[in-house]
Amino acid sequence: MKGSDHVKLQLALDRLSWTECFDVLHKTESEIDIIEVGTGVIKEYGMSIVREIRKTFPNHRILADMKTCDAGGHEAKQAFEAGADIVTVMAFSSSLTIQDTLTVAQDYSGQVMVDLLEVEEREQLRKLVSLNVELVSLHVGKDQQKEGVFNSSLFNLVDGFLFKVAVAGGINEETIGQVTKGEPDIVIVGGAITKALEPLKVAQKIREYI
Ligand SMILES: O=C(CO)[C@H](O)[C@H](O)COP(=O)(O)O
Repeated sequence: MKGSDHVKLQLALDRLSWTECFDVLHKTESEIDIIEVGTGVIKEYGMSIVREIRKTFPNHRILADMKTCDAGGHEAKQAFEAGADIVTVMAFSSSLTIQDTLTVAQDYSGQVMVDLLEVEEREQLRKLVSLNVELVSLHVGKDQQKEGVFNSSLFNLVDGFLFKVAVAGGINEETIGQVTKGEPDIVIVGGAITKALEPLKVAQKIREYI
């Protein structure tokens, strides 16, 4: 795991079996700062896989991509109890859900990443400011990626706000150059690494840019 003063590389484990998750983590752990246990993986294996990743990779930060949109406190507690350091909650959730998630995160000295999937109005970001949200993710969803992956114009949404910003959505070796122009704090990469024949080489190449 790298130090704390650089852009973080978050590896998203999505659409993988239990064994495939651990295989790719063992291959790439030296290049990865944050391990994301993807929503689909969580739906398949629950908190057991978060616990096992915590045990196997004690020095990495773990994000549980809960994509919570209700019962914020309860779901955050589940993930933090299992060993996650960061949980995700959807920006379109009610303020109460986001607030409860933040409160539980504080109890566990954890962090909350608010997922901006499908958010287009800056007004919604002002709501997040009023809730003292610190970390958001600009995210082009899997389905939406059929029409286009992450591009730098998405940074306009958060321009002028003081959030820490993560970026996600089909980022790969070709697009990483323009993604870093927006100076994100966290770059999230899934399929480009996990589905590569040589995941370590791809992770290293992406790391060179960030
Ligand atoms: O949250 C996600 C999907 O909802 C993924 O983690 C994110 O999109 C990164 O994966 P990929 O690089 O394969 O798009």
